[in-house]
Amino acid sequence: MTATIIDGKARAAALREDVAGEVATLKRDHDVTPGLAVVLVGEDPASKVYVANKAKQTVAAGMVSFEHKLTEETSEAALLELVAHLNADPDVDGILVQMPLPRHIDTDRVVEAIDPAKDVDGLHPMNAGKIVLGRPGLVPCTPRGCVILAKEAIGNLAGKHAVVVGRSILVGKPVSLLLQNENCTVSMAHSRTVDLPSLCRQADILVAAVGRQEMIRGDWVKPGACVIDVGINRIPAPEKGDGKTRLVGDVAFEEAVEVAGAITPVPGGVGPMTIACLLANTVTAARLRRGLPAVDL
Ligand SMILES: Nc1nc2c(c(=O)[nH]1)N[C@@H](CN(C=O)c1ccc(C(=O)N[C@@H](CCC(=O)O)C(=O)O)cc1)CN2
Repeated sequence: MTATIIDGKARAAALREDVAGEVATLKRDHDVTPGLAVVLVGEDPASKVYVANKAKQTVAAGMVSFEHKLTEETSEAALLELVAHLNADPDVDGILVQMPLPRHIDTDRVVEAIDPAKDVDGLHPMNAGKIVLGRPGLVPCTPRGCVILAKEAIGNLAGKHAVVVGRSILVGKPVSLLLQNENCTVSMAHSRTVDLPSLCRQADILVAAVGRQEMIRGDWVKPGACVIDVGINRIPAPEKGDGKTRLVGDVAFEEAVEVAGAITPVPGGVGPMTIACLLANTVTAARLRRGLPAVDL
């Protein structure tokens, strides 16, 4: 069996188009142009690319982008001051602080300082709590992208056994909860899980979010399963030339594609959904802040 490749790039493009349509409606009917503020602290090369892409796609969708680039030495107090300023700015509907932050800054303190109504990353304890309770709210972008792609591949997720490998705040924990809210039976696996391969083999939906290149092997995959690979690992690619690199996921793609029913590639799978979902969350935040009902995006 060769799996269907789930095209995250195409799905993300379709979502960005829907977002642009909603932005146009907000402008026409309510004279509102949503604004997204993205804060980058430091010089991490991958973060710089992601932030630049966020700004570009925000503008392409018809929204306003506010970019704040701070030096690596920025103090936590200065960052908190900027967040307070963005919380108070009526033109800013969404605030995202790019992760990872430099080690001298307490990430939890920064996330908790963001106005939950503007927390388009969905990481504030208030928004995390809403996911736990199964209530609508702002949902973390990558986890939301995972669920959209799984639904795209297999339709209704109810009753499926989902195994999520990894328990990070950014992906593993929220995606487990979102899958529960879709009526999946969810197993959360992590570094202490006993016999991980046999647990993975029971998964109808296998979400790999461990951050370890190609850790999930083809013979860990149940035949016909839907595999969602969240990993983005940059590895040397001498075949492309000196010093060149390439991206691989947390799943050994060439092995898994022979066993799975559907699988996301890396690149071109979950990654592009992250920014598209961020744009969708910004529209949702802009509507809810003005007392308008959220639209289905
Ligand atoms: N505050 C946040 N920080 C980070 C998040 C997040 O959701 N909120 N996620 C990641 C980085 N990220 C967005 O911020 C992100 C990661 C990957 C992609 C993407 O499109 N990946 C492409 C490949 C890109 C490449 O060549 O490097 C793909 O997988 O096809 C977009 C956004 C950590 N920080």
